[in-house]
Amino acid sequence: MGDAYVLQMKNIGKEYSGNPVLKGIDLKVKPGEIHALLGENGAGKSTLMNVLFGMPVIHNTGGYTGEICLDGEKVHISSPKHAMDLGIGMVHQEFMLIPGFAVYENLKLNREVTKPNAVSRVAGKSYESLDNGQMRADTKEALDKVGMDLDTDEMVGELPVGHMQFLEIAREIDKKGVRILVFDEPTAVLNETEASRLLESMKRLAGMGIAIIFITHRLQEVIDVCDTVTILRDGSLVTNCQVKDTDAVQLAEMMVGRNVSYSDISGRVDKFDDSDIVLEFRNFSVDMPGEQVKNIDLKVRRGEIIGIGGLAGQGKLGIPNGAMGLYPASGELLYEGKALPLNHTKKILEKGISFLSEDRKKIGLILSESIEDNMVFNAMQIKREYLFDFKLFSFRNNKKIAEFADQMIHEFDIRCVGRKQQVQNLSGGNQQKVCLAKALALNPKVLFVSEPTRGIDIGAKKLVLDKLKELSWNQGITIILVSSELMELRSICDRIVIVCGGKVADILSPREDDAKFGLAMAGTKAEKEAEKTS
Ligand SMILES: Nc1ncnc2c1ncn2[C@@H]1O[C@H](COP(=O)(O)OP(=O)(O)OP(=O)(O)O)[C@@H](O)[C@H]1O
Repeated sequence: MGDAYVLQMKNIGKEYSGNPVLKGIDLKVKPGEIHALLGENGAGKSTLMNVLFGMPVIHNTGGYTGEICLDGEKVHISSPKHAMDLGIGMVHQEFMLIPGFAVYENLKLNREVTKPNAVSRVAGKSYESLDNGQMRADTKEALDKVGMDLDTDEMVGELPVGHMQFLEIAREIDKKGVRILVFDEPTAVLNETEASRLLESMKRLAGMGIAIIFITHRLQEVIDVCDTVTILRDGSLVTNCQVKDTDAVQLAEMMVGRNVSYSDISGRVDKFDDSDIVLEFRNFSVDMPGEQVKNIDLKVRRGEIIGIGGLAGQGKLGIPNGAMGLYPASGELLYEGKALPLNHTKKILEKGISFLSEDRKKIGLILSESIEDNMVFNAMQIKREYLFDFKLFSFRNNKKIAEFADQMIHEFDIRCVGRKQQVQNLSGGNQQKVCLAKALALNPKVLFVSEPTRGIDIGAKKLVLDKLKELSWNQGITIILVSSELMELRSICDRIVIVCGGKVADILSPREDDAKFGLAMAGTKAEKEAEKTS
């Protein structure tokens, strides 16, 4: 790495309606460097990257102050297209892929390669045919660069979530001349194996001279792969430093300005048994693309926190999505011993079973509505709560709505200007907290929670996990927690189900050693036991 910076952002300031969200931020990156951008939810990371990417949300709200230089030359980036032309790429936190298109079609979307034909020779270039062969070849080359072996003709909707991230990266790499690549929490949706593969791929890209800005909440990743780091707190710069001069604990403390630690393993020993079953899956299958569930039998004990873990694409996400009727399910699901109607979300919600989805944008929130409306909307529709409900008409109980929203904002430390703020103007992590409040507004007896801490910082993560624990331990709510992070499952669950190949591979205590979890995730438990007994 030489001394010259490919990117210098100097003294960047940004206000939204008079509210300063970036205050004099500096950030510098050299070619081939991996630079971490850290900060709690709402610290200003995405806003800083929106400035760099020339996003309309910046220009439509009064622009920014300060200066951006690329290879020493001052630039004013006016649009994402301009940013791309300057060689700046962005790998998004939420996937921007079209499920019904093949891998190569997604990779080349809006940048299709064409070839002349008889009509175009007369009528002009816009009548040329698609050069599918070339597009497939380019796709293969870009996938090779990120170290991913995928069938270029496979439909994107069929891919496991983990693979989609690589496709997003390959799409950026395929745009020739990329100098700077921003990764916005790429590992948040990946399991550990996939995440380490992605980090390898990032290193490979840095080795090709691309400067990488890496937004993550996983501090160990910063220690493992980053050269330098910028930390933001409440829109201000805390530090720019070399990663080798610090460690994960120091980074965490600089981010949140206080001591933080994960909860310990804390499942309740021998508190629950099969004598009181609240929910039972019998021969239950779910047809969720990339997350198939195949004929599982599982009993959920009243009041417990049961974890569901396993590698991406093995079916753990299929379980809550099938139970809630969001993907076609078959078999039986019993609640309090009685069969629930399958594939009927409203009826399931009415029974007091609620769901925090892993897909907060699609299923979780109405982005153009306020925080308070998002929180109580389902409860009003399904349970007729937060309403003055008379026989012939009903109207909103604004006082009750405000009380609930304010209480949730306080309990979850949702960083916002107030309960009337539109959800689309909240940072990702704060949106996640609104989703959880929405699930709680239904006053559930059973709560499915899927990837609840995806995309939220370590301070907020502890808060969310502690809240789930409190709901179960103090209020007796049964919780089914699906997560890709084993540590997270171990920190609050009483039992952990490991799913592999759509089936229950094992049910383990959170105190079991790592090796047992590893074997179950790899689906080798049965084979190992057979070996032992032979
Ligand atoms: N369009 C907008 N209008 C008003 N305020 C906004 C808008 N976008 C972001 N904000 C506010 O700016 C602040 C910084 O948000 P930003 O999304 O940059 O945080 P972040 O560090 O990326 O958080 P996260 O880790 O949760 O993604 C937050 O307080 C947020 O509410």
